[in-house]
Amino acid sequence: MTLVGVLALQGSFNEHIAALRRVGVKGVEIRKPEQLENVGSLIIPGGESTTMAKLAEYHNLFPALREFVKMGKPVWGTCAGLIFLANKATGQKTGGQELIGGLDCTVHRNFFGSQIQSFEADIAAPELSSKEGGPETFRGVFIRAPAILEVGPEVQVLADYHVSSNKESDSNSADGGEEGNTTSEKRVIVAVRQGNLLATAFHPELTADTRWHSYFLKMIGEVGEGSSSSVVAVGTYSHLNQPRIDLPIYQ
Ligand SMILES: NC(=O)CC[C@H](N)C(=O)O
Repeated sequence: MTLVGVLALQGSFNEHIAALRRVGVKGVEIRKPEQLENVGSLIIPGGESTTMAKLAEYHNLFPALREFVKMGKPVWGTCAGLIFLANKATGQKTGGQELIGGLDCTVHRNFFGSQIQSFEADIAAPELSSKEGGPETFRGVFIRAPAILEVGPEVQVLADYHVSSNKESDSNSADGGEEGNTTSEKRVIVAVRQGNLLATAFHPELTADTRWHSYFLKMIGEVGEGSSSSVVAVGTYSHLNQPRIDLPIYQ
């Protein structure tokens, strides 16, 4: 059976392990550098990125995590995990936080604001639905969510989100930057792929829709080093046309 590592320092690692189980794959909790040798791919879950960074530092995980990314092993960062993978992050707490890096993008750590600005939205992701089937949109769960402001030439944008103009002016003032344009239309990026790296600003693991997990498993099959190429997403998506199951999903 294919093993996918799930960084289990803090945050929604149990929910990712449950989602992997739903697509027939075993998630392995990773807390120590040497445990990374047992897996060919890794999910870095959402959580509190500064706390996660401090715990990763305490367990001396950063050198091994950077090596894992550099070796071309598939890594998927969700929310705080996206921040970890970014080469550059803005909106950080005073003193900043250590990043793994590797993803050629600039991410705003709390672009959409604090916990009370958390939201859900139906997001279009043509690449996801063309690869995994199911509806053209997926339900994005954004919790104190980051957003990607800039990407490099190798980064493929998989999904973006239209920001209402007042949100943009808030995020600029939060940045201490110039006043936001209250009239301009703006879209921020919320899902990207760069070779062996996948990053999403939302939490698929908190929904019943396993297509992002299946998409990542296909990536493992395509690029994963030392991972089984027979990884195939299983199951159908007929249940997606059912009434949406209320969150949270802990199965
Ligand atoms: N749901 C999340 O992972 C939120 C992450 C949050 N923006 C942080 O940096 O801590």
